[in-house]
Amino acid sequence: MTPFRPDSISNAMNDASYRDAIFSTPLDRVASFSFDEQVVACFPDMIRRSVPGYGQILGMLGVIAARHLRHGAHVYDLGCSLGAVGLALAGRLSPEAFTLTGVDLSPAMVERARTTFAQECPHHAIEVVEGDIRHFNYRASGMIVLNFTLQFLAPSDRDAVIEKLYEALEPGGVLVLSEKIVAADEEENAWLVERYHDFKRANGYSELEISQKRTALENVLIPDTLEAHHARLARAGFPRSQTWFQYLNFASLIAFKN
Ligand SMILES: C[S@@+](CC[C@H](N)C(=O)[O-])C[C@H]1O[C@@H](n2cnc3c(N)ncnc32)[C@H](O)[C@@H]1O
Ligand SMILES: O=C(O)C(=O)C[C@]1(C(=O)O)C=C[C@@H](O)C=C1
Repeated sequence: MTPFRPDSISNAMNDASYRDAIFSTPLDRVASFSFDEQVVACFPDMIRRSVPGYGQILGMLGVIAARHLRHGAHVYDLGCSLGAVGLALAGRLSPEAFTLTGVDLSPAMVERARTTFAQECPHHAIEVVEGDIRHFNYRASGMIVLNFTLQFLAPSDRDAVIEKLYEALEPGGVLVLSEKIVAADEEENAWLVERYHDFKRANGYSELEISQKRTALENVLIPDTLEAHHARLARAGFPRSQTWFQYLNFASLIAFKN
């Protein structure tokens, strides 16, 4: 089995990735952020430098799957982008241990994810489907992962999606939800956002890049509080959920179905 090296999981993709310089020059009008060809080309670099703990979360997803997934069960990776979650699971679990469907709305992401899986883990039963997770027909599954995806849905669509996922999970199944979050307390939130911007500076982003990206994400990425996430999971039927990871204003939750 591969040694546990959380930060190296998406190396296969990073090798083929350009450095993110999308917001490095002044733009007359900052368009809303979208997962287009330009973002796809630099996505592994962008997400690693923009999401605190991204590599750690991916590494732990394999460990969580090894512990919670019934042998041979199905897994969904919703908003799979370039397939990092599938790669993380394939790095820890044998091809017999699970099947996986990645779903993403962006054709450019789907195309590259398919190529990556074919090259990196040809023996694992992993498919990538272009589709909208709000209207997808889910089959029974043992684990569902939303790694920084729910935050991009309109808040009014979020309850219905989580309810559908609760229904799709088998008894004993788990849902893992990673999200950018907002703190209800204004001062606490301000500190988290300021340190998050420091984190981006430390990762080589300029003031211009930070501010233009912030504008591009306005009304596109709408974060909830941790309390709102746990309340939504409870409303959908999950008897128990807990926050298992937090690094600044980024967190990951796990919800258990009895
Ligand atoms: C931040 S990225 C996810 C990163 C990825 N899960 C990972 O761990 O590397 C969000 C993804 O969600 C996808 N997405 C957004 N809305 C969607 C929807 N309604 N249905 C399917 N995919 C969606 C975007 O195309 C994008 O690829
Ligand atoms: O750059 C930011 O401010 C982010 O919120 C990071 C974030 C995310 O959380 O999904 C935003 C867009 C890209 O998908 C990559 C990372």
